[in-house]
Amino acid sequence: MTTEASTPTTPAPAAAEGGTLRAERVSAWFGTRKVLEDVNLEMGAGAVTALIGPSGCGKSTFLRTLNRMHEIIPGASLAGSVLLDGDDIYGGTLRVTQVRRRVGMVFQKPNPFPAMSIADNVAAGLRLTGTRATDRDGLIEDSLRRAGLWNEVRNRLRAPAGGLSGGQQQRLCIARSLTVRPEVLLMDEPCSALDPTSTRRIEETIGELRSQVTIIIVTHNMQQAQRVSQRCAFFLAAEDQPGRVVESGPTERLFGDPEDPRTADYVHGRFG
Ligand SMILES: Nc1ncnc2c1ncn2[C@@H]1O[C@H](COP(=O)(O)OP(=O)(O)OP(=O)(O)O)[C@@H](O)[C@H]1O
Repeated sequence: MTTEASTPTTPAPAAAEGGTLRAERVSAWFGTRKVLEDVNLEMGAGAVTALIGPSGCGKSTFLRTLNRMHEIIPGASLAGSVLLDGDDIYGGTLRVTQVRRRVGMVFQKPNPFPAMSIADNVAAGLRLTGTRATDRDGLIEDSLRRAGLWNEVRNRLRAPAGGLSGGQQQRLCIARSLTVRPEVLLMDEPCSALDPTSTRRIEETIGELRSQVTIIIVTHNMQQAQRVSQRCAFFLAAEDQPGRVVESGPTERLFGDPEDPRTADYVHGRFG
């Protein structure tokens, strides 16, 4: 007869809570101009994926295809599919509002409602996506804690958000996007308007959020890509050509032992 071993073992790490996005043959156009060609990329749960590459190669456009923001731009079109945990976000089974609730976005410039209170800014995340909350105050606190801002604002939740520093405003925007519990968070150069200290604080927040939400970040800062991401995709557009992914994989490999000489040149600052 066998008995179950009773020796305590190290608990397995909790499974990452985020969703997995997979882009399959994504191409994008503005009018007749093709700006992105045949992008295949898997962005897995529990990881931060950094999108890097020179200006104009299509990183932000690609990011916007991941939560159906690209189609908002007049004349913009798209081919290919984007699967969120296996469901095509363009396939008709998910409504646009569902996609944008499950795949949140934080922009380059912090964009809180400045005259609105800090608490109401966080709660605005619910209104923007039509989500109801039974414990509004609890949710506000939880979102601010997850964004690493609670301790700095707990005593002034009714004060206008416009009084916060730039870095705090950006963490407030992260809190706002977290209220609806997205599975994926898209970040388009979230630190480019911030000083180095605020930048570090956002990077810490990204590290803390990684196990809860899949993060995809566009950054021009190679040190930042190495600090915050586990996976990386290098985009490049040859002259008058659409942007493509030259190479993707673990960040350590892309920076330490890239397969393509163009990746090596870019990550070592030889162009771009
Ligand atoms: N709204 C738009 N209308 C027309 N063309 C656009 C629009 N937005 C971007 N483009 C063009 O699409 C191409 C890709 O732009 P995109 O902003 O995605 O690149 P990027 O790699 O994110 O650049 P950057 O690093 O400078 O932000 C560029 O040639 C750009 O000029």
